[in-house]
Amino acid sequence: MKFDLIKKDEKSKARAGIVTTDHGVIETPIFMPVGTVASVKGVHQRELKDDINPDIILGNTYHLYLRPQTDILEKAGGLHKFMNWDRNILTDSGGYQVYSLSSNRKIKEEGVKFKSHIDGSYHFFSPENVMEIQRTIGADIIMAFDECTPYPCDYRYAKRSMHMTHRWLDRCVDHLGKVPAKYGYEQTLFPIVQGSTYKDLRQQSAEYIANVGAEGNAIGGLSVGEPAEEMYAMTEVVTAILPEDKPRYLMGVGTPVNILENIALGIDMFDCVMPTRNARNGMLFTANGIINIKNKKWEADFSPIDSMGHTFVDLEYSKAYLRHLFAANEYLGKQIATIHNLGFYLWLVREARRQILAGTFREWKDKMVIQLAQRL
Ligand SMILES: CNc1nc2c(CCNCc3ccccc3)c3nc(N)[nH]c(=O)c3cc2[nH]1
Repeated sequence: MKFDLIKKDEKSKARAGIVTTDHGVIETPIFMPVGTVASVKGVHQRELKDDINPDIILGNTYHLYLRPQTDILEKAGGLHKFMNWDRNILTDSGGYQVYSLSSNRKIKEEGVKFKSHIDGSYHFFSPENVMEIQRTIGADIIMAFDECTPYPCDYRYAKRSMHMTHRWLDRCVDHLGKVPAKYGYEQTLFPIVQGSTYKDLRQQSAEYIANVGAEGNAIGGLSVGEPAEEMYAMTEVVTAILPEDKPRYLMGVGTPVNILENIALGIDMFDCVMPTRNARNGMLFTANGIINIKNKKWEADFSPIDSMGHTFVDLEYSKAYLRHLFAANEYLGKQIATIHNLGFYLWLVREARRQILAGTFREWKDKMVIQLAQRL
């Protein structure tokens, strides 16, 4: 993998760049649609490509390991072939999902024992076997096995958790070197900064991760319920230490405003379930704020979903029609809303990139943050 820094904004820490892997280029800043179990829920791969056009999507080690399981993925020749997606894929390492999905899990130095949320069977993730699982899945970017430190937590817990994540990182790097890539293309490991909301721990963790010298770096342990100001403060501390010539991925972020504020703080890559999950609940993101399409006020509003027309659904369907589909629980409604929201998120980061290249990002961002906060 390589990262070319194309432009640094003068009035913020925002950057425009290009990540290049064996599955093509990723223009940054980028938003990565979440495709947990080898599908971006409700969207065909062809629609993704033709209408939303993300350079990269996310998969998930925890889910894919449990279903369809690694032997199927290996027989398919990896996840790209299995789901017929020939662009970039990033897989998270499963630590976060065990923490957020599995009913009872036990975290020890060796690794994490957990119960499957599907059939209650017991499993064990360690830095070593998670590297092997991600080799088999075959994503272009794979995440180190970490502990996403719960929030809030006391300093002592945050410190111990951070050091364990660092020891697990060393085991990931060491083991990955022993397990060659399986499908003939390169896979790049991103380490993950932890340290909760403690400035000194964040600095220590950022230094440790920077010293690994990876081709890209991630910031974890945020967007876990902390106030946005805390998220921004920790991001600022960490991006001041992470190398400037490598992409920075802020995990699980976030709302449109969170994304713009973190682009201004020097973040290049984002992922979040909000555009897809909230779409299924009728919550539409637009440049002028949020629309709850289930609201009666849209009942006879025959105007297009979004006059800015980021994707075909915006101009081909009316608000009244989409509201009707939700009222009738037609799954076409969820599909339309999902394409709209993903189209909006990709437009937002692409427009941010255009503004950075034009040197007008700072003024544009400050205006957008106000606009986005409106309730329609
Ligand atoms: C929502 N807030 C949030 N998400 C976080 C995640 C998961 C990021 N999303 C990955 C994903 C991939 C496929 C399907 C679904 C999700 C984290 N992952 C790791 N490994 N470590 C974190 O500290 C960490 C912190 C997070 N905060």
